[in-house]
Amino acid sequence: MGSENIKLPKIDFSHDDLKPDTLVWNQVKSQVHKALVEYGCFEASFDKISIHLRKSIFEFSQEIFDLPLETKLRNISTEAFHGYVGNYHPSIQLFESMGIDDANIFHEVEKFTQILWPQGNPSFCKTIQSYSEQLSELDQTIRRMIVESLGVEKYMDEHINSTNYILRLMKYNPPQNNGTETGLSAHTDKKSLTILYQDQVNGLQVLTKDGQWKNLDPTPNTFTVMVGDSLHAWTNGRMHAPYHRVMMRGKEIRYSVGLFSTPKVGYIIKVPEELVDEEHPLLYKPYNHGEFHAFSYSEKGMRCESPLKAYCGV
Ligand SMILES: O=C(O)CCC(=O)C(=O)O
Ligand SMILES: [Fe+2]
Repeated sequence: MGSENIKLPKIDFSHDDLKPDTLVWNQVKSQVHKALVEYGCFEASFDKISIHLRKSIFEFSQEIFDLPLETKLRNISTEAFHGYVGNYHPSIQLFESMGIDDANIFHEVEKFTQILWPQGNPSFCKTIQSYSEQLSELDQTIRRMIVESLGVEKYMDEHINSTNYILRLMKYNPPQNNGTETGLSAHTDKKSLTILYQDQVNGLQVLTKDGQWKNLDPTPNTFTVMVGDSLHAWTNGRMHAPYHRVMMRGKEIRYSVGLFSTPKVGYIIKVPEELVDEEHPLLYKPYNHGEFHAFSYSEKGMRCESPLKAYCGV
């Protein structure tokens, strides 16, 4: 399994004056556009999230995954990969994840906290909500830059107002033997934008446009930003949604956390007419995101190389 490393473009979002219509904004915007067309992902530095908050997230991840299985199973969701997903399942040997819906909204996180800790856990609640809210600012900055760079900023409000945030805490156990084992199999993310943060253990790989699996080795303290299917579809294919997977080796547990901006239930994804022309024929028919999500995790959807193309490709 001799995959090579890849160094993704590193983009700095930490300037105090990163505001629309400034020189620095336009420079960062063109870096974002270039990286997402070419790789569908990049490294982001975003210092607004304190080191303390970053550390707390992983401490709470440990605390959550150390809870008894029957407690973790109380977090149920009707949507695939949203509630608790556990390594008690033989097809997912190493992977465990806990999804928190509307993680940027305090009372929603309170409800979630109540499920796991009926006696309460205020510092958990605060940590999850602050992390999600602060990182959602980065998500919105990037999505604003994307619509601007495509000349369709008039859709910005609709674009932002039609999404929710989900935070997913993830844990990968090391393989039992000395080799390499799949932690999470190859997939594209189904939502709009994903912002990943990992502890110091690597494992994430991306498939480049020329078909090679590459190991990511993110610069410490940076976030990995990735385009999902719904943003790829909405941009009529201009933004690339890369396949990625997690391969585990070595002896250490890996923790990661993902903030996903996701279209709201029932939202119809429709390519803006400005993004369709002779050079860019329509790639995807309008579709209901929730129905596509359900399809992509159905038995039929799981067998498709590209569930998105199978579901609504023109
Ligand atoms: O753990 C990671 O770094 C990647 C997780 C992932 O791909 C996902 O949650 O969709
Ligand atoms: Fe993913």
